[in-house]
Amino acid sequence: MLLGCIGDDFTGSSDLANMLAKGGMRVTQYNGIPDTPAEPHVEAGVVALKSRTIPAADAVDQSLAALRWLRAQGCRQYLFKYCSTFDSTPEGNIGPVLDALSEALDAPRAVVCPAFPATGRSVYQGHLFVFDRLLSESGMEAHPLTPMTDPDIRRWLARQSRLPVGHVAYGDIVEGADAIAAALDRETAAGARHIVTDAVTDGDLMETGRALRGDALLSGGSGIALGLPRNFREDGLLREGGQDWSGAAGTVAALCGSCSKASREQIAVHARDHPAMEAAARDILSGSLAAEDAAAWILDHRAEDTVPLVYSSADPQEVARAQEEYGREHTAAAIEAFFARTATLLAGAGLRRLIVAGGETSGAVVSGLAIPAFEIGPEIDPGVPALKVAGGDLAMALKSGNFGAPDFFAKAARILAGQSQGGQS
Ligand SMILES: Nc1ncnc2c1ncn2[C@@H]1O[C@H](COP(=O)(O)OP(=O)(O)OP(=O)(O)O)[C@@H](O)[C@H]1O
Ligand SMILES: O=C(O)[C@@H](O)C(=O)CO
Repeated sequence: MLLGCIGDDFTGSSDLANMLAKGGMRVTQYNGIPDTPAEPHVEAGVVALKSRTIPAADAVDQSLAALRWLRAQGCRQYLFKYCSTFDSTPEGNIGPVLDALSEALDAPRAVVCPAFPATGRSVYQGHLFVFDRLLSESGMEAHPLTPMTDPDIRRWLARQSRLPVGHVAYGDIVEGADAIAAALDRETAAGARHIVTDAVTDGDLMETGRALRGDALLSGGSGIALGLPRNFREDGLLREGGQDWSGAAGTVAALCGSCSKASREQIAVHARDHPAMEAAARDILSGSLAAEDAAAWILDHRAEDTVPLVYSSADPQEVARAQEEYGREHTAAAIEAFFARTATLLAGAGLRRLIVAGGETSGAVVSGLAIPAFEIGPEIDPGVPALKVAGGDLAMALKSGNFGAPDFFAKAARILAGQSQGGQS
């Protein structure tokens, strides 16, 4: 294994796996830390954790354990993947995990770059934008678990980290790899250990990737991985040829626990042509709607060209009301458990394709299904690949809240079946 990655959630890990697979690396996503060695063909291994919103000390322990396994696979470089919207609380996990990984690897520095231009995330003068809005005005300020109220990544990270934070601004980035390398060295010499790097375009990320060739530890959204396959290829380390992947036809379902803007639009678009059932938070929490009901409803609505969708997704006011009444963590845990159990029941009933929206929701579903690893298939939309359970016959898509085109659910169903984008579901 050449590149060892640690992802702080399952959808984000599949986003990174997608980026590396598109770059020509043979990638496997491990859901949790494997207890056996990686298969010899794996060039990039992504260990997916569900650590984004857990207490920082636990996130550090899990990330260090993932690092130990990756080091045992002989990796040359390590990447910590978090969200392209830097999802974390001020006392959150990115800083402590980055501190711990830097110290464990004795890394003189780690870049911090959440930019992912294909999905509108750019970093300019240390500030994170989602398309033309600052992060804190993008809708992320109302996220149910990690409200992002400060767009200055340097300031947000400094609140979480024990180590000094530096910055390489766009003026250096735009000059290309040599200038970026020089600026990183300058910041490192000035004592910075975590260095936020600006990036607006894929070209910026390719150049940054080139400048990071010799760095032991990198961190960011999946965009920071854009230039890495080329480094390994130029060093003659990749076995070219891509990975084998085949889709799965048969029963399909979509589950959405994401309250993000994009998911809400996708639900509305999907409901025009497909059966869609709302699983309201109050019904789940009061016990009046059980996973058994949702699974039965999906199975009742099986039909050709149909992708039944069960969703819990509400606007920020409704989310706030549910959290006030039942508590933030209890609400999230109950809804996630509901989707995990629904997926388990469906899998028992012969489900072949499963589309899940929402990072936390996906983590709960994948854990509930006890899926050890995924093979990576074609891209559905930027940041979302088709996945196949390693050694199994279930095809899945794990969609981050704000990713995907408006017709994502139907499109994903087609691609998971191995069809081209224009075919029927
Ligand atoms: N109606 C609701 N009220 C309160 N919380 C809800 C409601 N519906 C869903 N949730 C919870 O909100 C959280 C949404 O997080 P999740 O990570 O699944 O989606 P997301 O934040 O849109 O995705 P991502 O993390 O990929 O950006 C989950 O814990 C889910 O259980
Ligand atoms: O980076 C992103 O935006 C995604 O891969 C993700 O992590 C959202 O959960």
